[in-house]
Amino acid sequence: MDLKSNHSSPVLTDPIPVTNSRLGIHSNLLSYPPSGGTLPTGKYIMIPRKKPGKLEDVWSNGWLEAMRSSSPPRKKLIKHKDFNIDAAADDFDIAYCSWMTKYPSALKSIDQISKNAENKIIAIFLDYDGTLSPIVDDPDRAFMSDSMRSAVKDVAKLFPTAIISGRSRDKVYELVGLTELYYAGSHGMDIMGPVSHAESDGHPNCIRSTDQQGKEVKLFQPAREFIPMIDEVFKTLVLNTRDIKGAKVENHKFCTSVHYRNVEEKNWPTIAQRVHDILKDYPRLRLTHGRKVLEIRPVIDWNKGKAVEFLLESLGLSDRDDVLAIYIGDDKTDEDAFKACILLESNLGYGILVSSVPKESKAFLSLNDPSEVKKFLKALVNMEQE
Ligand SMILES: O=P(O)(O)OC[C@H]1O[C@H](O[C@H]2O[C@H](CO)[C@@H](O)[C@H](O)[C@H]2O)[C@H](O)[C@@H](O)[C@@H]1O
Repeated sequence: MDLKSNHSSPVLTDPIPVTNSRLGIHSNLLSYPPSGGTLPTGKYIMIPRKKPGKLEDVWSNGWLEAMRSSSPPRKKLIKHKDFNIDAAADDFDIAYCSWMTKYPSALKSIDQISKNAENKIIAIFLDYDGTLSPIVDDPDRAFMSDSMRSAVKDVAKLFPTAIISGRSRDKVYELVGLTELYYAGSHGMDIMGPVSHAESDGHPNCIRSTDQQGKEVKLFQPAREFIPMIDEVFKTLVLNTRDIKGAKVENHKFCTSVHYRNVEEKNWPTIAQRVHDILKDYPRLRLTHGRKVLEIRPVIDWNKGKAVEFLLESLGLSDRDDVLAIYIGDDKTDEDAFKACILLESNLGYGILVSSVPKESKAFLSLNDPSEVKKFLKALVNMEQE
């Protein structure tokens, strides 16, 4: 991993990323014209509301379609002896059963995992929303249960464990409240990891810091320079969506989210168009879709997969054939991490998708919901103790 030799930010220079290191640190900034979206050095600048674009914009670029298909409602499943479902009651259940043949239950694969884990170091990576906490209408009330917290704590005592979330690192730490593990916020753009002598330690975006307990840690923030820009966009988004009932904007420091879960579907085109119009002024920012949320983040070659690689390196676990990594997540942004698990040197990575509806994924196994995640974490602890 060549982070030292390149002292600029990992900003994408091409639509198709051309990386010069395993972690994809890039040397050049985007060559977009500085018309808006430049990094402000002074105080917050108000972006004047431009003439709104046409609604066709959000239709033609597929935003609305992606919004409609994101986070479909859960269906209650009936138990079956092979698939956790009793009988295929309708087309949905049949589709789910057949999907589970492609993504078998991680709970039922524990013996296989245990076999593969013999004499290996297991590293655990967990997403937060929809994985450790159930999806709820109010993002501020997405609490994890005490029993889940204790399952995560037990896992972290036995295996190096990290939570990699789209939320800000502080927020996810506040929600989880465990000191036994590592945290990465803003989709991996804000990592607090162990102090090591990894190559990444020499990178200017990697600094020594202390955690809440005063322990020395490493802080890696590859999108540092975007903080003022994200703050500016966040404020503009709040202003420009305040008349849309149910819309909620969150500032995660290195990225920002616009929630439409509580917005009436007839107003989705409006919210999409407002976000679209603002983004037009920021060529160095891009949009990704999450579960009923539009996420705006810097155009840098960094994601949850890179965060997995970074943490493995910091833990001294990269490029080794005795490491088995497990990543559990429920969202599109977790796909990069599933890919990173597939690419491990050891060939021993398990991506586990949490989903109660059939979804195409790079994951290898599946779990139905956070309650199954908790069972799986407990099964890992039992496996290790046995
Ligand atoms: O990477 P994650 O930890 O899964 O974070 C992704 C987003 O999670 C949160 O939103 C999602 O969960 C909310 C609470 O259940 C739900 O109301 C929302 O519809 C979901 O999209 C968080 O609020 C976002 O900022 C994160 O980007």
